[in-house]
Amino acid sequence: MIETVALTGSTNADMMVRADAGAPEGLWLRAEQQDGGRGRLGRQWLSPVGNLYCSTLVRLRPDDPPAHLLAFVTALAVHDTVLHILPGCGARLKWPNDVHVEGAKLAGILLERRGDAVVVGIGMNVALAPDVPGRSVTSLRDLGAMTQIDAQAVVELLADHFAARLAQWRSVASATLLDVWCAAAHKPGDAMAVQRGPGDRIEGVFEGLAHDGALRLRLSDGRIETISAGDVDLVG
Ligand SMILES: O=C(O)CCCC[C@@H]1SC[C@@H]2NC(=O)N[C@@H]21
Repeated sequence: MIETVALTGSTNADMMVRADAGAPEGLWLRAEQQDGGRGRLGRQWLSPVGNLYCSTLVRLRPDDPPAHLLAFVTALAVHDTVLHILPGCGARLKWPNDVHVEGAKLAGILLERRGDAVVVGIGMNVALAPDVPGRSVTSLRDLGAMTQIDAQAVVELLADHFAARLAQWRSVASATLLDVWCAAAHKPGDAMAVQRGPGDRIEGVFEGLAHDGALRLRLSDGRIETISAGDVDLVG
């Protein structure tokens, strides 16, 4: 079920309230606009009318795979949705869970967990690409999607793709899921810079993922850094 509201602060915050009240897995909430949209690493997510802002809920079961892999599951579902709409657009995943087209960000994902509840929040630029200083940003419309492809149409497709990827997460080995993610992402040997925190930026080349999904970065002296949280810029 997909509920839509005109305006809220953050669909992630709203979904956490629903989760605390016992909402079941599979519920979706979409807002036409957010005035307190939350991004990764404490950033704000600009949320004007026209784009997709939605959250869904996953209830962790005792024998589920590791919950942090839901970041990869969600990225794959968003990637599936984008390719469903624009099959030839060349969308790629960027660690851990951004969706880009030719270096421009198209969608972002924010997971928040409390107990057995994981709130999965997705923002996708459908009709417009907000100005984000220092960032290249694109939208489905910029990439050629027809005007019939509005945020409601996108969330309906996304809910189906997410359900399929969630079932895959529960049924295949984690290594297989990460291989599927890697096939849709930047390639080993790609140059990148990773911002691990304020003033902590390192450069290297992508060396694939560790077994838990952490990023492996080969530095110029040959050492491998394994990074669990950060912001990746593809360089060169
Ligand atoms: O920084 C990122 O890349 C993640 C952005 C996630 C934004 C979405 S919009 C819907 C949901 N509600 C929020 O407040 N954030 C997420």
